Amino acid sequence: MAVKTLDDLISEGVAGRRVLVRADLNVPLDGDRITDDGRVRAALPTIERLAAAGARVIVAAHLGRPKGEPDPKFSLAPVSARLGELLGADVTLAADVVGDSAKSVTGALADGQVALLENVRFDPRETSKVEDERADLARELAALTEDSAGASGAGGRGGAFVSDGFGVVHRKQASVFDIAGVLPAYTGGLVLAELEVLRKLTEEPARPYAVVLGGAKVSDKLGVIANLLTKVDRLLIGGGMAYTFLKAQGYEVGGSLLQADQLDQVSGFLAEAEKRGVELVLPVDVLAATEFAADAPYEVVEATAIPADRQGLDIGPKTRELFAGKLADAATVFWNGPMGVFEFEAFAGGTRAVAEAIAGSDAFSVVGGGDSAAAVRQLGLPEDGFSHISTGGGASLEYLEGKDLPGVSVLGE
Ligand SMILES: Nc1ncnc2c1ncn2[C@@H]1O[C@H](COP(=O)(O)OP(=O)(O)O)[C@@H](O)[C@H]1O
Ligand SMILES: O=C(OP(=O)(O)O)[C@H](O)COP(=O)(O)O
Repeated sequence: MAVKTLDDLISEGVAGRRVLVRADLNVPLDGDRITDDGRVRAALPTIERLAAAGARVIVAAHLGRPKGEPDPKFSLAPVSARLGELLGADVTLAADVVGDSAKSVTGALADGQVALLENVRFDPRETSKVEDERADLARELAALTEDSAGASGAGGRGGAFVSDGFGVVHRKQASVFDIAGVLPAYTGGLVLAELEVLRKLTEEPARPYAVVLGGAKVSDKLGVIANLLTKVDRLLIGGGMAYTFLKAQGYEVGGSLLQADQLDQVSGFLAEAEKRGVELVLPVDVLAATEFAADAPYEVVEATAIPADRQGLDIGPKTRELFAGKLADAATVFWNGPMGVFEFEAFAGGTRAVAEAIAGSDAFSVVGGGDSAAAVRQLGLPEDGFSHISTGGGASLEYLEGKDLPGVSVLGE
């Protein structure tokens, strides 16, 4: 199947058509304040091109992981406001995903206008494992693109779907995957650009090739390690990811993040790394805090001696040096996941040290992930220190692993 792109859609003509764009607008928030708008900015070019060509643009996106029902904490209201500011145009936020509000807001769009649906994950069908349930939601989303005469997408002048949410293409979800079976589907510019850069990491990467993993989505991302061990020379593990490794080695990790059900799997990774001669580098010291708080008292302790009443919130000074040394002469680096709770100044040092080491190396370097990219910008690090800053963490990792990305393969990419 030939892959159709946003360029093809624009050439077909979009004036007056309702086009559904799946974007990844999952930005970090402090209350209702966006702390990094990188993903909103990354979504702009596609939305702007469609609007300029006269499309009636309907944006679908998620925020966080609500439990399949409306939850004001996860409303896209701050994102809608920021999107409007950056576009220099009003962006109406529907109060629901496919309900009365979505129908009326999208029905009222004029050519060149943009509307945002409320968090798609407020509808439990978005993330359902039951295909029929997802397909139901996909059909209802597609119906929002029909014109008043009821024209469907199939005739070419009806609705269309543009997949541009790179950070979420690894999810088999209704607005990412199933929708492409219902509407004529096109690959957006962001997804194309991200894949092009990541392809370079899979085609004979220059060596030594180092991958740095951290962050908090531990169970999601542990899954990629088995495969990465067949591809990389060095695997550096920090952030919330490290404690499951330390525990698997038999050490106490106190109240640190822990994936207790994956200890056997992680022990297997340790053995496999040794067998393959991959350097698997773990923290040797951590900042152990009394609680998860910005002003929590903490002390530097050996990673093998975390007190039971403490939790590791950052890698320690010896680890920062160790990791920097492993990155200094790397020729290719991929980094996903902060080394600590960088949102709290006291625990941002490990993330800063790793970012500086990568930026200071001559490696072809890619940093991926909503929070990792946010950290690079928030810590005031020069963005040009990296070859590429990707909007997707899990999506990039699964691509590097060689895994099928449902939101990409469904487009024929
Ligand atoms: N030791 C730790 N304990 C708890 N949370 C951590 C720790 N280290 C990093 N984090 C958290 O991980 C989050 C980012 O994780 P993740 O979503 O996996 O990364 P990304 O969005 O870059 O893919 C950040 O909010 C950070 O505070
Ligand atoms: O933030 C995201 O992924 P990332 O943290 O791996 O970069 C995406 O928006 C996907 O979100 P999800 O991991 O809740 O499906």
